[in-house]
Amino acid sequence: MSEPTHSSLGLTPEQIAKFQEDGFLVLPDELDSSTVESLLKESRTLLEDFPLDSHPLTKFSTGETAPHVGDDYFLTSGDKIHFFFEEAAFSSSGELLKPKSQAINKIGHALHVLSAPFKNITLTARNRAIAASLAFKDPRVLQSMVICKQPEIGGPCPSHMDSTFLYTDPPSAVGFWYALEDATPNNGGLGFARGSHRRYGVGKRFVRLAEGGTGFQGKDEEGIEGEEFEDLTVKKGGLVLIHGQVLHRSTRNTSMDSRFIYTFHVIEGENKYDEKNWLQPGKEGFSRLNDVA
Ligand SMILES: O=C(O)CCC(=O)C(=O)O
Ligand SMILES: [Fe+2]
Repeated sequence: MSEPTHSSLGLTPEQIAKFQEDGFLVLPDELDSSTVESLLKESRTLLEDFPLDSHPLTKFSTGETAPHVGDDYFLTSGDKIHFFFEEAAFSSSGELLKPKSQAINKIGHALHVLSAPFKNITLTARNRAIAASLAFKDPRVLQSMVICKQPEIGGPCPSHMDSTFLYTDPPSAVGFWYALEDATPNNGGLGFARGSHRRYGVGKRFVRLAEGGTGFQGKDEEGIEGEEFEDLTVKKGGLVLIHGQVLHRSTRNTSMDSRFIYTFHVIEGENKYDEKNWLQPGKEGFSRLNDVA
C-alpha cells in the first residue's frame, strides 16, 4: 500500500460541512494516551522548573498588583515560554496562596517552537492536512498555550472570538484545542454559541496600545451578549477545531479536578497580519505548517 497523502490525512467532506455549519468540530481520540501522558509530563515539568523569584508578579513583595505589572512579560511572550497566574492564586495583600504548580493558569505562547513534545504534535502532517481541508494556502502557527485551569481557583475565559485577538485581513484564525484531561461542564470545560460565526463579523480587536500595554478597540456587534452557550464534554485526547469568529468561552473551575488543555492557532499567511495585533512575529516569522514533511 502506498503512503497516505496529505489530503487523505485531512477532514472528510462531512466534517468540513459540520465545521462550517457549527463553527467548531470535535474530533475524538486525536491523540493516543501515551502522547497525552507525555504532554502532561512536560507541562508538569515546566510548572515545577520555572523560577518563581524572577517572575514579574511575584518579585514585588509589596503585593504590587497594579494592572500594568506584567505587561511587558505578556507582550514579549509570543516567542517564549512564559507563565501566567490564576487571579485567585493571590490573597488581597499579594501573597501566593498555592504552591506554584497549582497557581499557574496558563503557559504560553511558543510551546510549539520551544518544547519538543508540543512541537511534535503541532507541526504534523495531520495538522497540515486539516488546515488544507479548511482551505488554508499558507497556514502559520502562533499563540500556543497550555491552559491548566487549576482545581478550586481555575479562572473563566469569557465569551470571545479568536479573530479579535489574532486578526488578519480578511479574518482567518482557526484554533486547534486538545483536551489533555477530560474537560467537562464540571471543571470549566469549553462552551460554544453554535453557528455564531455566521451571525457576526469581527467587531473589536485586542491590540497593542500606542501608550503601552494592550486593550480593546472597536465594538462588539449588537446582540452578541444574548447568545446561549452549549457546554461540551471533551474526553482527553480529543481535538476541537474552533472557527475564528465563533463565540466560545469556558467557565470557572471550582471543582477538585484540574482541566489541562493545549491549544494553538493557525492563520492564513497570505492575509495581512498587521502591527496592531498583540502578538508580533519574531525574526523567524510564524511557523509554517507547509514546511512539515
Ligand atoms: O479553554 C479555554 O479556556 C479557552 C480556550 C480558547 O479560547 C482558545 O483556545 O481559543
Ligand atoms: Fe479562544
